[in-house]
Amino acid sequence: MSHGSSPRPATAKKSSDLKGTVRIPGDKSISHRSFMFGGLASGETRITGLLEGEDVINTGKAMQAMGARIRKEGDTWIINGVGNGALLAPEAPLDFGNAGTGCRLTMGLVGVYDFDSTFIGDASLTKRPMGRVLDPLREMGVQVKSAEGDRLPVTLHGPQTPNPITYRVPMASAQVKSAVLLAGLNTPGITTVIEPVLTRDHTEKMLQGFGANLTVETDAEGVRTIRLEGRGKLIGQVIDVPGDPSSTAFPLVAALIVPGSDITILNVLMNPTRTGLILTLQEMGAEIEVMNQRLAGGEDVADLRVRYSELKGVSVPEERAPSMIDEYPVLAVAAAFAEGATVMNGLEELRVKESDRLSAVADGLKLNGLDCDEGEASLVVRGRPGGKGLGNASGEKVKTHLDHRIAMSFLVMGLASEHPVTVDDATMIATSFPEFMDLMTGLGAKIEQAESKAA
Ligand SMILES: O=C(O)C1=C[C@@H](OP(=O)(O)O)[C@@H](O)[C@H](O)C1
Ligand SMILES: C=C(OP(=O)(O)O)C(=O)O
Repeated sequence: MSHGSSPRPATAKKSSDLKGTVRIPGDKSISHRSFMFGGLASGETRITGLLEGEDVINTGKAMQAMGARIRKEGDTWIINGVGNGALLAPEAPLDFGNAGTGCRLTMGLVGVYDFDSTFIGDASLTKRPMGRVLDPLREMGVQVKSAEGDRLPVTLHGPQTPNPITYRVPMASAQVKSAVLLAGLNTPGITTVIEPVLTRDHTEKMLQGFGANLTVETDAEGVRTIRLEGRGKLIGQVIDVPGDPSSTAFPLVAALIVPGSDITILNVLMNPTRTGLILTLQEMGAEIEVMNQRLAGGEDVADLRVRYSELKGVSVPEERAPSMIDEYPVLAVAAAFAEGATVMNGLEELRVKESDRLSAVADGLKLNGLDCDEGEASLVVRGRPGGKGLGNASGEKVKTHLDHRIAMSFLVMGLASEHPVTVDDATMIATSFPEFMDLMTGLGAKIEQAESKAA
């Protein structure tokens, strides 16, 4: 895995028209859950289209360490699960690398078992707050040992009989919602999660697909009440993972800002809890044609035709943030090429991602000649249509802080900037989108990576 390897800078240069058709690799959120729920369910789960990024592979390894059998035949991952309630005690710490999703969801999944489980990760994950998941687990009766500030390493030990709780999620977080629901799977009675703000709903939909007794009620204000009956049977499923809309964002924004571009992106997940970026870009004037809308495995999927567009700045409604939370860094890049200012609010969650994304984006934009204002939970970007003066002729590198999305966003910026844009490390891209370099250069993007140094 790249966490231990040396950093590898990469440089993106002004490119001419991006052209071609690409298929985006599988959605990361659904891929993590496919390994987890397949590993837990009774019988066989077959997965195609799985994202084979480092984050997801670490989740697969964790499930193997707890008794799941996982193998790959041709393009299909085949999992034989342990059966709900029958995870084995992991003999060694579970290493989630760079992945908040893998780590936090698995804390819920296994933390309520009456044995020790220990969680570790890379330098980025070790800085991220785990209290948001540990607090509800404590209420369920789990004993927690953690580093200062509820950081990793964390060791959990569940009670003999966990308490079913009613938990109101205090921040917009699908990971927290999911961790509580997954803990509920091995808890007698009904576990209830109240979600005031809708976040991605993959856990709810997929658990229902695996046979869990889970209901969702939404009141007039949009507050959702999710009830899960614990200790029910889960049964293996056949899953075809649609393309990741968060990965789609990079070629999509690249095509919008590089003059003359016209690309088609196939098989993109269009679940409405994930499409905030597309809506926002359309409001900015982006020509994005949504084609062949269809249902696949219970999810909306479509192909996108994207053409170079003259963008204008907008104010992004704050309530849209959860449906595009991972896309703000690359939206800021689109905004860098728009006429006028783009105003983004409600960004507090960006500060606790793989890096503090709000300051990483603001610092990177300023380094590359753009005027922007970083607030406590807001960002204002004043664009420069045509990219005149953008980039960094002296080759000074954007600091990516072990964050894949910062690396990919600034490489996209370089494709339409007057001067090149260089990032200090592109290795983390492999956590979520290992195909990024080949896919982008295949469309005509000029991106070069430094050779990796022998270890
Ligand atoms: O549940 C998930 O799969 C995810 C939830 C989001 O995190 P939060 O729950 O911290 O917002 C998102 O940023 C992450 O990439 C994936
Ligand atoms: C925030 C992200 O992932 P995670 O929380 O799983 O590390 C991301 O992929 O942008």
